[in-house]
Amino acid sequence: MGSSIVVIGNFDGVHPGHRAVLAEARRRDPELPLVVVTFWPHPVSVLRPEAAPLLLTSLEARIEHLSAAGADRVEVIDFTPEFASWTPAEFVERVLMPLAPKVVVVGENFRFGHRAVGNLDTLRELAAGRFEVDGLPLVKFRDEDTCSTRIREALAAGDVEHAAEHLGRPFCFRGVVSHGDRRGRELGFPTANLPVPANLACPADGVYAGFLTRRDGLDGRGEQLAEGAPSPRWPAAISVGTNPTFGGLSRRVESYVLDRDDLELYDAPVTVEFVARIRGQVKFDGIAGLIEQMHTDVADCRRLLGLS
Ligand SMILES: Cc1cc2nc3c(=O)[nH]c(=O)nc-3n(C[C@H](O)[C@H](O)[C@H](O)COP(=O)(O)O)c2cc1C
Ligand SMILES: Nc1ncnc2c1ncn2[C@@H]1O[C@H](COP(=O)(O)OP(=O)(O)O)[C@@H](O)[C@H]1O
Repeated sequence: MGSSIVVIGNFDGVHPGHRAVLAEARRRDPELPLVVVTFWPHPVSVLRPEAAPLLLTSLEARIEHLSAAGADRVEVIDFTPEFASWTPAEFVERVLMPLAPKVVVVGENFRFGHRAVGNLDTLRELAAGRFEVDGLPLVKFRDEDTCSTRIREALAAGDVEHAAEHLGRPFCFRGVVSHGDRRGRELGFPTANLPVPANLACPADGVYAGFLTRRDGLDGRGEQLAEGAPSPRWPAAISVGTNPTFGGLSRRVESYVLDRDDLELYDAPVTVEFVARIRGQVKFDGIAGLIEQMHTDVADCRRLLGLS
């Protein structure tokens, strides 16, 4: 009985461990729709704001990654203090039963309900005769139980290569291109600027090699792409920081697309992919030093991306 397979979790980053849970759930029944129940905002940011983790992706990106990992549907629970006060029984009746699950798949350390009093045994008791419960052993990655924390640590250290190993793909930062100080063009390196929201993880301040992808179906000049054409993805030198040379205050991700000065990217939704770290941020005495360094960065970037 039952008409869905349900998995529950935060799934921040949708890393290989998370993807393994979805794959296992899919194996339990290849025919039934696979429904992912996830929480937004992150429960810790509601219950203990001072300990809130910097999130590896936005909700939109989480849903896309979950779909790519096999989810047929993603149910986003609005994690409010009121929701957090529900008992384990209320959680089962109000969240799970409406999904008519045949099997609910969770990690063996799953906790739920008010003050996290419910565990796998509680879920099995509440499920009795109605649905099955699968508690999966935590997927290990290089002997570590979970890697969301490791990924955050690697990003905070600027080690985007290590973050990519744990994520199973390069770390990506999404945003909408905003207006900056219009200085980039004068320096010879126009940059597409993305503000860094306070709740999102981002690599440490520094300069990186990577790629910029435009995601709105338009090309670099704002023209509609041909039907079925892939989104444009350009090699880029990326600066993360506050532009200390100019005494900037707001932290931004700025991407200079190599060898282009014709792009029109304002207000475009883009994804910045971090492939390799080049160096830390430097406060230069004048713009001549910065420009000279940017030329070196671009050469390093080409080498790191295998373009020279
Ligand atoms: C490859 C690259 C390296 C950069 N390195 C530094 C740096 O070391 N120090 C700094 O203050 N700004 C650095 N920047 C940021 C520039 O200061 C910034 O892009 C420029 O001021 C343009 O800002 P705007 O986009 O607001 O016009 C770098 C930018 C790029 C693209
Ligand atoms: N090679 C390029 N890389 C990134 N943006 C470019 C490039 N060429 C042109 N642009 C455009 O120029 C803008 C950045 O120019 P810039 O002088 O740095 O202005 P701002 O300070 O407003 O970011 C980008 O938002 C984009 O629309």
